[in-house]
Amino acid sequence: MISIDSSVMKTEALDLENLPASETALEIHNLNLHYGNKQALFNVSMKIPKKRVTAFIGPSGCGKSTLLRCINRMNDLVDNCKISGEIRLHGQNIYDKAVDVAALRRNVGMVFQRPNPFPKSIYENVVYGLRLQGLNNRRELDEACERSLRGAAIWDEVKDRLHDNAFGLSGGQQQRLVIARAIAIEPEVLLLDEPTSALDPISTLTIEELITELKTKYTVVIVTHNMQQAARVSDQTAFMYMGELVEYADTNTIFTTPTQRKTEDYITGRYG
Ligand SMILES: Nc1ncnc2c1ncn2[C@@H]1O[C@H](COP(=O)(O)OP(=O)(O)OP(=O)(O)O)[C@@H](O)[C@H]1O
Repeated sequence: MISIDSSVMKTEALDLENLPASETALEIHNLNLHYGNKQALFNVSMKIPKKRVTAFIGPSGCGKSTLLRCINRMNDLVDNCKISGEIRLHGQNIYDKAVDVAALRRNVGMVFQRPNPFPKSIYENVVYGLRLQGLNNRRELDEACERSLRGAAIWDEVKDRLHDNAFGLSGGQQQRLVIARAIAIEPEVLLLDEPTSALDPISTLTIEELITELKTKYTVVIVTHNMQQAARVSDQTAFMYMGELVEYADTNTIFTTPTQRKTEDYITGRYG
């Protein structure tokens, strides 16, 4: 079994099946996804609570990233991808025809496995989304830049070099910069797709500490290969296997007393 650091398990377990609407950030309902003829998600239903960290775990190819990408409709960009079912954000199905996908993606930010700063200064990276929204007031941009960099725990490291190119930062710093860019436009939900898999252990720890900070303001959903990481940072964990959601519960339960044999086999390292 994965050991759980009790100091990290701060939040009490929720009744995820009966989560009240006021505590629910996202409700996924009977979600099915096909890439061409291949079905990658089977009838996934779950409620993701507000301002907590939810981890998706499971062996390679089980559909973790696919499920994550459904939450801000990134899969719309994939040819031949067909989706049925619903994902409700504030009770509205994000797959409704009336939904403005660009607005959805502003509200549901995403950070990828490899840091992807733009070839611009640190400052311009952070304020990029705000400029796109038409904000040009220097003082407001300066404030948003500082607030976002502080929120991503990188302000002290970069405050004296804001106008240097972002490519001069280390990988771990770049990833925190990308998180600052994501939070600058004040999303409600942050999707993190294996955000530390390209980073060294120290940078990984820094990002994990940051994730714990981020949940005070945002609903965080993280895909990770690393079970220790899921155990350390998440409040609830969803175990997926071959496109199905096998078990979803608070992290402590998943890692200590899972109810499903497949979950137990995975977390005890029998496969994956
Ligand atoms: N763009 C795509 N076109 C076709 N098939 C895809 C595409 N993206 C993913 N798949 C397939 O869908 C299934 C789920 O993939 P997905 O990337 O969601 O899994 P994962 O659990 O995130 O895997 P990993 O941990 O290896 O990243 C896999 O069989 C994969 O090959």
